[in-house]
Amino acid sequence: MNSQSAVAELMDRLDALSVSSLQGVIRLSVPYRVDSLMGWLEAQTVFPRGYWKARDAGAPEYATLGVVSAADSLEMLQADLAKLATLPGEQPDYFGGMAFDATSPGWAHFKNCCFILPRVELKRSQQGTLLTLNLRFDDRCGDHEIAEARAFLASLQQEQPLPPLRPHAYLRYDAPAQQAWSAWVSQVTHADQLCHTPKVVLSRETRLVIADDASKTPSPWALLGRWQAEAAACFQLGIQWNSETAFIGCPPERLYQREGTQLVTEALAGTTHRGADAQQDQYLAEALLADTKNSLENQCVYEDILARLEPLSHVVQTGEAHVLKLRSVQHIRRLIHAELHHTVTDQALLASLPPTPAVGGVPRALALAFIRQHERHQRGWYAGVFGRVSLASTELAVAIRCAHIGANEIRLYAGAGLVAGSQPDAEWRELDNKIADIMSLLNMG
Ligand SMILES: C=C(O[C@@H]1C=C(C(=O)O)C=C[C@H]1O)C(=O)O
Ligand SMILES: [Mg+2]
Repeated sequence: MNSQSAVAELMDRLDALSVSSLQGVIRLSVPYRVDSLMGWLEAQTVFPRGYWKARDAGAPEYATLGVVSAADSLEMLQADLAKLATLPGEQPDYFGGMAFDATSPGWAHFKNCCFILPRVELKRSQQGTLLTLNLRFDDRCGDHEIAEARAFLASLQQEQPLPPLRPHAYLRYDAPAQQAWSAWVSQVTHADQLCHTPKVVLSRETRLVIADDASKTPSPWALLGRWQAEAAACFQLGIQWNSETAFIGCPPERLYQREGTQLVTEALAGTTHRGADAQQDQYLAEALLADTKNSLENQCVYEDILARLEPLSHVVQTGEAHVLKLRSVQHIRRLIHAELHHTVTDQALLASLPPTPAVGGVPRALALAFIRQHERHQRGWYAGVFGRVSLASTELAVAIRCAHIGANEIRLYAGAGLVAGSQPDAEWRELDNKIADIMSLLNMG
């Protein structure tokens, strides 16, 4: 169905609702024809706009628009999911994320925790594409809800071609600079520090300030469209709060996937670059798996996740360490599969698992204290959590390999896990590899 007839049909279906008998969440869906979800998001006039695609082959793509209700704490999110489960009507998906460190000020326009039940959801899966209008009647006047939904539908725009990404002149600033970084690595790897804090993940912020005539950042949806084409095996995410503030990225790392009580998670840490040919690539992969420093980085994550899952589940299966190959880097990964105790909620999982030592460190409190004391930039939603949450199933990524987009600058982040054996220059190169990959994808290489 094209855009106009889809909206017309949804309007008819809204008119046919009998308000007095409605309870809970009602979802009205119609088939929809769309070429690019990014092009559709680009064309809209309202905020927030969101995008989410999990990393499995064939995972559905979601574009979301507007807000029916929003939870700005895990308690609120879980309470709302539980409340909706007691009502007739459907159990909706919430989309959103959490900052790395709820105790730090974070980024303007980004709450520390924000999960949104969107007004409109465009979902493309193997079964086709559906445009869904979400309505809820448990906490508001039914007539008002319908009027609001009607006005929202009337504002929907047809998809547009994405603006071309042209090269920009920009100024680059890295914080910390290499000298300060080296001092940090020396400090973290000092025996007096390692004896109580065996791993700290420190990060660098790279600011790209647009310096040409337009001095305006490109469209986040054009950037994400370009980026995702090269990151098929990664999660793909975006949230745009207003015309000047967005967060996009393609993280390779899963925080967890939950289907009922079945939980799948992983330890992803330890990094090398890609080889120039297949033989060198294989050599680098084998050297990565055999390397003590990189194995230790991964081990810290693996053990911490297992320890945190211990009171919440029984672990059914753990996989061998193997190599995950990405466009410019390779990582060590270990998969973990657990069966959750029946009472365990996403709230409990999200209160315990993040920030994992893939982005924080061990022990958590000491590592976070080190990060707060030394890093001068705000991590905001970088290294936080992003994804989709519902009562039945949840999928969340660790928000690394991401960009924070402002009016005239793009901020990129890269972290490196520092453990015994970390060398300042090698860890600096690891940051450079991660950032160079993103910059080339953003047409700013
Ligand atoms: C923190 C990041 O990545 C993490 C650090 C890694 C490492 O140091 O080897 C590898 C993957 C992630 O666990 C990042 O990319 O920003
Ligand atoms: Mg590393």
